[in-house]
Amino acid sequence: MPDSSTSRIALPDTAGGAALLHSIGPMLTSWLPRQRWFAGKGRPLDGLTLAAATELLPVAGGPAPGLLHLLVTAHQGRTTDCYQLLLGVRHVLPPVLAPALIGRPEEGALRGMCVYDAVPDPRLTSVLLERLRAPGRLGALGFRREPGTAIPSGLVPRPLRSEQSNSSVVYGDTFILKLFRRLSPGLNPDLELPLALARAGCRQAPAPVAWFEAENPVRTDTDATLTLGILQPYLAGTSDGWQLALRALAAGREFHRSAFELGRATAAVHTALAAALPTSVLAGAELTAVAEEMTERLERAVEAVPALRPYRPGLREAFRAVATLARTGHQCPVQRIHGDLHLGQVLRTDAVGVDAHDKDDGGSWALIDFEGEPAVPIAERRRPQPVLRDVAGMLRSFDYAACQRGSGDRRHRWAAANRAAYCAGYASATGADPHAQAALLRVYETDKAVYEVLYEARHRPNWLPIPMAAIRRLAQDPK
Ligand SMILES: Nc1ncnc2c1ncn2[C@@H]1O[C@H](COP(=O)(O)OP(=O)(O)O)[C@@H](O)[C@H]1O
Ligand SMILES: O=P(O)(O)O[C@H]1O[C@H](CO)[C@@H](O[C@H]2O[C@H](CO)[C@@H](O)[C@H](O)[C@H]2O)[C@H](O)[C@H]1O
Repeated sequence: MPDSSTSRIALPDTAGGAALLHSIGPMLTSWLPRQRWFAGKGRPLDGLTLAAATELLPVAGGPAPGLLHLLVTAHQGRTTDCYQLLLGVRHVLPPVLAPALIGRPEEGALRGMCVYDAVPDPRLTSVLLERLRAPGRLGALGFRREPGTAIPSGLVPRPLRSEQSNSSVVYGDTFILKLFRRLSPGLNPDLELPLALARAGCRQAPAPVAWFEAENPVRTDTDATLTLGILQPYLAGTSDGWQLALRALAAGREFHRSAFELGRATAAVHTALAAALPTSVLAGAELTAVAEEMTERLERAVEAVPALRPYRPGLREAFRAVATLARTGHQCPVQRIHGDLHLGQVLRTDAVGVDAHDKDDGGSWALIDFEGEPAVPIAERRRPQPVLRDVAGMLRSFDYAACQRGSGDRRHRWAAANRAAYCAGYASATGADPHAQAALLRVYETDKAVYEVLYEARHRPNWLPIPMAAIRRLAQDPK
């Protein structure tokens, strides 16, 4: 994101927004770092500046709630990150919304009122759906709808509890609206890729129906847009691959037919993306640059997570396999990929219902969350990459599930069987077996494990032993 001096723009003429900035800055400064989606955990938050404010519902004096949309820039040392906040304002907060309270300003126009996170408030999230039904501009925001789609009125909203990097609202089991929290300038691949897949007739990803965006306060040719939210069909009654894998492990059930079908679904998405969007080939210096980037990422991770230090030489050595490939004239095809593929990003869509999904009979799968790794700048996430990167992500995920729920030797056998089945499924759909490129696959698995160490250290320190076990294995035997 831009630095603070350039990210300040003239505020739209919303008295509510300006008053909020003045009166709730301190309470936001304490609330923001406690949110799961706050990316700057572990570093002091020096302050906030307002990049844009839009009144979606007027903040009036009566009992009706107001709704403010804010883009705020968080300053942490030399780093700045832009976040999307949806704030409700009410005189009295119903008890059910008490956990969403951010604070009560002691001064300014909002003095004594309750300012709260609007995502759990159905009265306010229904306003967003209404805006998406009627595309157009409102203040800093632009609402758009895919031609030929319809959004019925009156769908009842509920927040999705399993909040991860962003916040989502489900409307009447018909649609899900994903609200991006930390914003990166540029068209978000979570919109770009599912739109391209839908327009190409690929059914392995839910097709975006509508979305909203803002102009990037610091506009460049490629970064003109900030994607703020995406509405897509809600695949009700589905189960995600992570839950199904854990349940299979706990019950001692096979999962390899499911893993095989997952490989096929991944391959179908890759094939459609390669046909719809630009592809290229990496060789020579460009391929060497991949190893350099991975090594830089490792160095940053080692700095942040000292437990990685003993494995640094082995991991650096592992990345050198790419340089060897480059020297021997290897040509590596690259294309747009999912970018953060794991078992939590796949939904089993056939034979609705958990009981049916607990059978290891393959099933049909949809991929979701094409955002890529949220910590990486969007421009980087939109670069074409080897498909092996996605494959490696899913292979790591089988390992994660086995470490989380499995025990002893059975855990290793379970992970190995499903890793093999996934690759076999992938190969059956494309004719290209990921194992045929074992060296590069291992490099991508290593890079992913380094990313996971950093992710877990920041967000779920109790889970750190899982990627650390992989790091020990990959660093000790880089061949
Ligand atoms: N189209 C959908 N249909 C049903 N559930 C969905 C859909 N999209 C997302 N979900 C559910 O919402 C959760 C969070 O969505 P995701 O896009 O992964 O957000 P985040 O980036 O916050 O992780 C998913 O794990 C899944 O359970
Ligand atoms: O789903 P997100 O886009 O928010 O992805 C982030 O969070 C994931 C965890 O929820 C994290 O995935 C890691 O944990 C998973 C189990 O919870 C496991 O299946 C994955 O293999 C593992 O990488 C993901 O890395 C992170 O970007």
